[in-house]
Amino acid sequence: MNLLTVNKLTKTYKEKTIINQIDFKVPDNACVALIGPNGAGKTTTLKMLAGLLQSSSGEIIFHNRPKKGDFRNYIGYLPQYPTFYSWMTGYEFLVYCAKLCLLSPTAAKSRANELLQKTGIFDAKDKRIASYSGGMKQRLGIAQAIIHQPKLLLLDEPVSSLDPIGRKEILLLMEELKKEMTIFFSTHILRDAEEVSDELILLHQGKVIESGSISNLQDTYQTSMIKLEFQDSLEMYQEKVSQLSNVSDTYIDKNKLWVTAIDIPSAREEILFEAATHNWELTDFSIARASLEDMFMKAVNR
Ligand SMILES: Nc1ncnc2c1ncn2[C@@H]1O[C@H](COP(=O)(O)OP(=O)(O)OP(=O)(O)O)[C@@H](O)[C@H]1O
Repeated sequence: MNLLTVNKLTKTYKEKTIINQIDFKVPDNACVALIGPNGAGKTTTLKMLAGLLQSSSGEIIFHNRPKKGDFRNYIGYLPQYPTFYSWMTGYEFLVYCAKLCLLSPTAAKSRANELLQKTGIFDAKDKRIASYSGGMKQRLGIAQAIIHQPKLLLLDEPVSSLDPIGRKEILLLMEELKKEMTIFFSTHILRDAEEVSDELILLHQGKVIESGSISNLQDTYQTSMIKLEFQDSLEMYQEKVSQLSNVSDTYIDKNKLWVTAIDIPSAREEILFEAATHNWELTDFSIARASLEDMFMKAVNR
């Protein structure tokens, strides 16, 4: 079942269309990444999903129910640039957020402690937020976003501003959280999307240009490449390989011979047969997968 279905969602400011009739689905219990370069419209999309921004047209449907009325219980949201009362401690802030979500004082305190543990900042619970690192603030932001146990967690560029260690920690936290809720997050860093998400939605200039699981997208955009390494005489082998019937093109880069082919299995068979028959000094053979960057560029240029 789909937790979220978006149909022809559009946002226009005056004459300018920022989001142009986008359609996508977010399955229950999935982690979906909305990928796009700066200005693609990711924040605008997330704000419409969160109910913070009115769409110009189109519909957002939760569990087959059009998003009319109050859906705040359903959704947790971490903005791209979260702000906190930095004079509060992390614990005070979460108790305050829990009370805003109408938890009783006792329940609010216990939920705050639970989430400080879960997000790994319990040891700093009594320190002022002003003293927190970027990664700790992001954890606190995630804690406030899930304080009311939402079904859908919306995260706007949750790791983009963090250093590699902070980034890794938040991605690991997202791995944990996705066992309990659906996560929909935006990023312009393809590697982050690849690491944690099950599905991708590629957004470019306000339009969805591609969507699906990473493996399906890789199959669609697979650049057929075989990478060969030889003891030496790379140019000589290049000449031999380029004459094989299943090989479309070859080039040398970083002491490796790269081979493109329309039909990779046939090219592999042919190369390995030749190598075995003529005792080629082949030291490495591998098939290279298309990177997400390649995929995105191809989808943009289609
Ligand atoms: N209130 C507004 N009025 C007019 N244009 C706007 C408004 N808000 C956003 N835009 C424009 O909409 C486009 C998409 O902005 P948005 O912030 O959604 O992109 P984004 O993909 O989140 O980019 P970034 O990664 O830089 O945050 C941009 O060109 C932006 O200038």
